[in-house]
Amino acid sequence: MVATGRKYVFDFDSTLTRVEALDVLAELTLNGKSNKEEIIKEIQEITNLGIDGDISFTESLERRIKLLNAHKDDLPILVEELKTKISKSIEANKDFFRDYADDIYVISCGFKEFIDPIVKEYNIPSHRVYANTFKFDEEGKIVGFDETNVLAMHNGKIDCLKNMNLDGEVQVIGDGYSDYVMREAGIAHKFFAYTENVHREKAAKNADYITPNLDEFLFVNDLPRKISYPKNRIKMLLLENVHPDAFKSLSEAGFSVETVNHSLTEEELIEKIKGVHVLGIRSKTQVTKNVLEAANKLMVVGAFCIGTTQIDLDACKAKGVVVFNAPYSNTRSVVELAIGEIIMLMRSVFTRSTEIHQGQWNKTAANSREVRGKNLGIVGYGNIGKQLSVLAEALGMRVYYYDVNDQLALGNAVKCNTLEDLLNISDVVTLHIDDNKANLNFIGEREINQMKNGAIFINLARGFVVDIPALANALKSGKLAGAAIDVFPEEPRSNGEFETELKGLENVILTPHVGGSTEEAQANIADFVPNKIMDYMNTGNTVDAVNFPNIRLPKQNKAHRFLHIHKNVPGVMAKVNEVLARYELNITGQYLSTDNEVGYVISDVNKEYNKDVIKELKKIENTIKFRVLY
Ligand SMILES: NC(=O)c1ccc[n+]([C@@H]2O[C@H](COP(=O)([O-])OP(=O)(O)OC[C@H]3O[C@@H](n4cnc5c(N)ncnc54)[C@H](O)[C@@H]3O)[C@@H](O)[C@H]2O)c1
Ligand SMILES: O=C(O)[C@H](O)COP(=O)(O)O
Repeated sequence: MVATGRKYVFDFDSTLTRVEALDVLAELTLNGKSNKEEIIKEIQEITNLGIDGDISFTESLERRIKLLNAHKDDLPILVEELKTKISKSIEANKDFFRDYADDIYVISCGFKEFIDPIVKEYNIPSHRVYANTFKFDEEGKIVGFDETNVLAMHNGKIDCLKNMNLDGEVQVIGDGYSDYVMREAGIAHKFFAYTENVHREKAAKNADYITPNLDEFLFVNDLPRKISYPKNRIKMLLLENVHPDAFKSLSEAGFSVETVNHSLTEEELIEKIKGVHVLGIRSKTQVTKNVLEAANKLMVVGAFCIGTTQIDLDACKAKGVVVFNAPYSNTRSVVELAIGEIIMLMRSVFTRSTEIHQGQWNKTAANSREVRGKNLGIVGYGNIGKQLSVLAEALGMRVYYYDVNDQLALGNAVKCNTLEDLLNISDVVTLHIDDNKANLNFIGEREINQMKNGAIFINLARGFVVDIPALANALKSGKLAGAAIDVFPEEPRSNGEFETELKGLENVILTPHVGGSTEEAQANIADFVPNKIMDYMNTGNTVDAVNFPNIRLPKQNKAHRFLHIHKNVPGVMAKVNEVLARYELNITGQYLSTDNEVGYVISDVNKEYNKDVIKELKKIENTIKFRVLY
């Protein structure tokens, strides 16, 4: 047992549990009744009126009990149900309730009949639970409550706490205004508005502190806790209209997430990045050295797309910032668009369609060809190129590919040894090379001249890889019969006006970088990237990081985890272990992974430790970042 000289007074409903117990009881007793929903709604409204102090609590209780129509036999079922509805961070910090048991009380306007058995499992004995009690009739029906109990009266918590005569500083933790009144009356010293389950404005507005979970409460009181740094203190900034599922999963996991629906300029981002721990972007936002210099807290950049050249990966690494992307989540979407465009261009569909839009009927087979038996040249035979290869073959196309790296041919695809070979032979050339800056103007006048006369050209990769004036000339001269361009050398940061030399050219499909913009792809990305981010934040794992040594260590239950990122120079690891040994920490698991520039070591240690060890580990020469996880 640890003495702090403080007393902690917890509310029960919507604080220790995620729910209001009488609402749950109503669900049980009204099951099967035709007017169930209406009555539950009415009970909830009455509950809220009572909690916010808008009607007297006695009145709220009387009205709800009448509507409930409950029986003694419903209570054990209610208790079992409530046991599954303990607030997440309360459950995670059960040790706090064990270690500080003598200082913890419950004051609730709920009922001892269901509170006692729940909180007993959290080491709070019945004599430290102050709550109402039911009255039953001879058949066991709940017909009322003990009206003499102060907690059945309006603002009864004030008198209850007064009568308890507690020594030392009294801290009240609860979700409602009826908890705050103890502080207002001057009997409690601090009121923490507990918002993990419900945010009640009236309570929050008056609170000394708003605590979104128990981790935060334990953190501000410097009490032992399950996680060293509460998640709500970790700020995440998601730019560029990242799919809302990402916001949902990250905020439900307890992080503080802000979203912006467009990309930011370097100056704007420099301003906004301060204090941000996790930045989420798509292909537009440039994460430059200057941005990183201003990023005083940054730990992770999540690219909610495939490309990562918009991020200075080396500067991130030097700063210990881990970068994740979504390498496969939108692959299929790009491939489907490519297939669609190949067919549309081969049939001159956009030209015919435009004519009709302009009021002209022009039925003709000229410049309209099947794709079956035609040669498709795929440049860049990576994830997208390969999948396109399979689908195009299924349509009866003959597939040729060219890649700077050795790539296994799928199906009957034929490898070309040079780009020129591929360009010479293809009826359709489609680009799927990566966003490496070395690919600037990869397709220019020379390469276009190497293509067949009347060939079709598609770029769904990156805008800067194609010389646009050369492409425009080739389309105007008829060297190329058509093109589909989804990506441009300069793309606007948000939706609005846009100009390109390709505007108005016949049989040219222009799309605003939407190759990966399908609902499915965006939802997949919003699942994949947040999981990577959370895994790193919660366990230190860097599997699939694009710029960092990859480590995966299983989560330890009875251990503390230290994460140490350092410059990869000789001797750092020895120093880390020397410090751990000097402080007599027993290492239960350790994993080091390095690349040329950085070393990343995760150490699990299994006992309470002297906090000075952290200072020493941070002081080790060549340390880039250090973090304690739990
Ligand atoms: N339009 C969109 O919305 C959209 C969506 C997703 C991906 N993309 C872009 O598509 C491209 C391909 O994506 P991926 O997932 O297939 O990438 P990937 O890394 O799996 O494949 C790229 C392939 O290109 C090859 N390559 C690179 N430079 C080359 C060169 N100069 N000559 C020949 N081969 C070269 C690489 O060796 C690799 O095999 C990327 O640029 C990506 O950013 C665009
Ligand atoms: O790199 C990518 O995945 C694509 O270019 C798509 O980028 P976006 O998410 O910005 O549309």
